Amino acid sequence: MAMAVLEQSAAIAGSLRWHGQSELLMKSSRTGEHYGSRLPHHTGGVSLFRNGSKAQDLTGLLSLCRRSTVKALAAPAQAAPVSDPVLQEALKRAVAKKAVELVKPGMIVGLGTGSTSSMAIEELGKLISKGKLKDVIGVPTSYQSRVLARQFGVKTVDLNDVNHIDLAFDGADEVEASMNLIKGGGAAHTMEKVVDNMSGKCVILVDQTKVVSELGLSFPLPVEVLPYAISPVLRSLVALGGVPEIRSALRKDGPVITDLGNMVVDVRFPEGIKDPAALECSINMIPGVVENGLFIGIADSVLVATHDGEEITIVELAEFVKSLSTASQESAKT
Ligand SMILES: O=C(CO)[C@H](O)[C@H](O)COP(=O)(O)O
Repeated sequence: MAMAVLEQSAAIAGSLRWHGQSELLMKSSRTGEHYGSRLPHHTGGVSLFRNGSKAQDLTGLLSLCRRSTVKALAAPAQAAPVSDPVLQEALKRAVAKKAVELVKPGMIVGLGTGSTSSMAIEELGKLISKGKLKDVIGVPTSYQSRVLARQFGVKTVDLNDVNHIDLAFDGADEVEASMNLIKGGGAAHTMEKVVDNMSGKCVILVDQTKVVSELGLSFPLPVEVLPYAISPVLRSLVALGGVPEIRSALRKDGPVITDLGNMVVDVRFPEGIKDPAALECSINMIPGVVENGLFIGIADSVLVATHDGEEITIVELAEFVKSLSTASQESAKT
């Protein structure tokens, strides 16, 4: 156990550097400089792990927290990446247009965050301004979606002013075959999870690059953390087998601060996330964690924008996964 912990500590060297046993540094994405705070010796990372007891506690939690969840489907073959940003934008636009077809007059609609959701908010605004949709009210999941809704003429209310949400549309960073997701690339996953979870129907909008065979192999898991508790939370994330990195702002020195005033830690799981439901629960049990970006059993539908050359089509995830496995079987035969 001690060896494993030391290896983990070594693995986080770089973006999150442990100096000896007690110094925690962050790296600025803008300047590449390291900065941060010295942890008192008694709270240094190693003391938490030295006898492995904390790690064992957390492992125990994993089994306690296991809940009934969507069973993992057979892993699909991976979709080809879309390297052309213009094509990727066209895919996002196409799936956004498709999503707003689901909105009916009088609906209360959850407005996700991110570039795909932004396009959907814009498309929703177009339908409203053309008079094709009446009495639609949006519930934003971030400052971004609130501002865009106002800009495109979608009326909004606060979450606490509604007792239900009919439909929510949202993007995702990774989607696997059983519709479990990683979200939080835009640091809005806490509010998104509340809104998506309470909606009668949660529709996730992705382009084909987001569909993966296993969560966490390429996209780190975002975790929103109370700034007060950042050091103990980092140590607990390491104990869970993660490689955490505090997210730095791009056009501001220092960490990203979420719309709720917290920090975001991106956690890599080098072997992937084998049991997303258990991990979601274990991470949320760490005191100081506000919410993590694993969305388990929340999506009711995932619309995938895919392309064959210039032609773009929107299909349900199950159909897309099936087409991937058929394609991979055929290429295996040849
Ligand atoms: O979870 C999110 C924001 O917190 C986004 O939905 C996710 O990052 C996908 O974004 P995009 O549509 O820009 O690819």
